[in-house]
Amino acid sequence: MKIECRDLVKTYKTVQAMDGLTLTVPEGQILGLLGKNGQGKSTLIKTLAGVIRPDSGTVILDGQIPGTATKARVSWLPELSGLDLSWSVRHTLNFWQDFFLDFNRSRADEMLKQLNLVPGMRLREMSKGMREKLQLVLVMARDADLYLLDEPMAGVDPVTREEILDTILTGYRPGSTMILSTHLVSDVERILDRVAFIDQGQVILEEDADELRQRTGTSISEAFKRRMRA
Ligand SMILES: Nc1ncnc2c1ncn2[C@@H]1O[C@H](COP(=O)(O)OP(=O)(O)OP(=O)(O)O)[C@@H](O)[C@H]1O
Repeated sequence: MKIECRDLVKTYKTVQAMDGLTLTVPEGQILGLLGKNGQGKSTLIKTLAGVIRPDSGTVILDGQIPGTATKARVSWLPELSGLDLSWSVRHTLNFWQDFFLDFNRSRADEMLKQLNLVPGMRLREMSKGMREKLQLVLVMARDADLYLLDEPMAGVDPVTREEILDTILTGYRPGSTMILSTHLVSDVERILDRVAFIDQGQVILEEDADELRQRTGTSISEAFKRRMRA
């Protein structure tokens, strides 16, 4: 799915979460949406998911504005708080399978194994890292055209982060588009095709990941730090 955002503005009372944000993401790319805390990453992701509307500006997803038709092709999960903690992993997957026609159960089961998640375990017995993993399975196991992962590794240890990244890579459907928002730049940079730096509600840099590394002669993480300090 191709993403075209132009001049997006979103204001919450006095806070301007998006302030003329413009971004184009070609189909079939993994884009890292990189920014410090509070710079508008989640606001952009919710806009693409079609759950909030910008005050002004346009979003076009494969020629359509976000709505019922695009929602069916976009896989997104904000947080697990909407799920019943008394449910087991298996029951949660069953629910997701009933709800989303494109849910690929065999891929979900493979991802569970890869992440060492036990189907009989209840959500309330799970650690934060385990819940992050389950969330990832729910998002990635759909046969969607756009995957939106908002801070998929927040609050998990470095080993679990690596497991999550490997699962993203093996679960990624070639041809689909993915946006992965994070401030943990060094952890994710190996899987990114493109990067967008977001700061104060604007995209201040958008580039192919390898080109950025070549142009700056450094890692994306280092280029990000330099740019944010400047
Ligand atoms: N529902 C809301 N009501 C009021 N202000 C909000 C709301 N949602 C976000 N904001 C504000 O908008 C700004 C951007 O928030 P957003 O969640 O998009 O940032 P973010 O880059 O995703 O941050 P983080 O990495 O901390 O999740 C912040 O200043 C935040 O406080």
